[in-house]
Amino acid sequence: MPDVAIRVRGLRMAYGPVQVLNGVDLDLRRGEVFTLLGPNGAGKTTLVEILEGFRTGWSGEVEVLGENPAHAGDAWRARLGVVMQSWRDHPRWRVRDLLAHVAAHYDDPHDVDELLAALGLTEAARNRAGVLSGGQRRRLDVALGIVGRPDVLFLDEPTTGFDPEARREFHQLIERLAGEDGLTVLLTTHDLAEAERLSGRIAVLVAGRVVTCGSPAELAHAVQAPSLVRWADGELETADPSGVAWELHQRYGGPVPGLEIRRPTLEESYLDLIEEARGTRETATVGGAR
Ligand SMILES: Nc1ncnc2c1ncn2[C@@H]1O[C@H](COP(=O)(O)OP(=O)(O)OP(=O)(O)O)[C@@H](O)[C@H]1O
Repeated sequence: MPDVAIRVRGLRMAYGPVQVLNGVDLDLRRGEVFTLLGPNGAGKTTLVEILEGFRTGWSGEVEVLGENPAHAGDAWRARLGVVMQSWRDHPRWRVRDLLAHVAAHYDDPHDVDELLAALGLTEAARNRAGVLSGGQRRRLDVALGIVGRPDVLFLDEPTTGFDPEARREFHQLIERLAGEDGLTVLLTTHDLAEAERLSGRIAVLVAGRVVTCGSPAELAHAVQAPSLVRWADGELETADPSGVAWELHQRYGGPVPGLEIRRPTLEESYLDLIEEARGTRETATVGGAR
């Protein structure tokens, strides 16, 4: 089997006059957990829905498990696990019955009770889907997405509404599935800590374009916002805080009074990157439209 699970080149998509994806390139290797990070409206859901085969009208090259999602058939679809932002269609089904019903459509599904246990849903197994809490419902969404033992799992903001314990259990489950079963996972999230914890690689999508892509460590390095150097008589934002500290040391002829160096958090760096990318994009759009 080829190593590439998903391959995207020059993907563009517009809703009417609004260009939502502006030439996206991506490669996902088999067995990796890959996160799409980006602000509201960046195009994450649109991109995921194209990969799932739910959207037409795009241009570019897209292959998911070797097939074009716009033309692939049921056998291909059975190899995908899809978890959408909400699943409200079956409020009267009991949790276990619904999961067992969906499992019956697959050749080699997960054991339903094991899956319920892994997602912390054993106690809710006999409840109707309509009375679950928000977090329980999301966990049921995830269970429905993975019960068929997919090769590729799409998770669109999967932990929205989870409490910290449910979130931790969910992260462990994804790590286990990706590690042991070689599942390829494409996740969208707004949660930087989640992206950092789970992903082999992260792509940041801003205004329909991948502005940076790499491991969490590479990303932290690439998007590093300036540090703040503060001392008794002043402060300075700089990309080279140790250089500034050294110069101050020379200037004072010894220890610098009140010296403090504050490095940006990953979140601050990320927000900085988004602002910068938006600035670039506005210029490009105006230039391109004329
Ligand atoms: N069916 C649609 N028709 C018209 N415009 C749409 C449609 N779906 C999405 N859009 C617009 O496309 C843009 C990208 O939306 P998308 O849902 O892909 O972004 P997102 O990154 O997933 O955002 P969020 O983080 O808020 O979920 C937004 O401006 C949105 O309003």
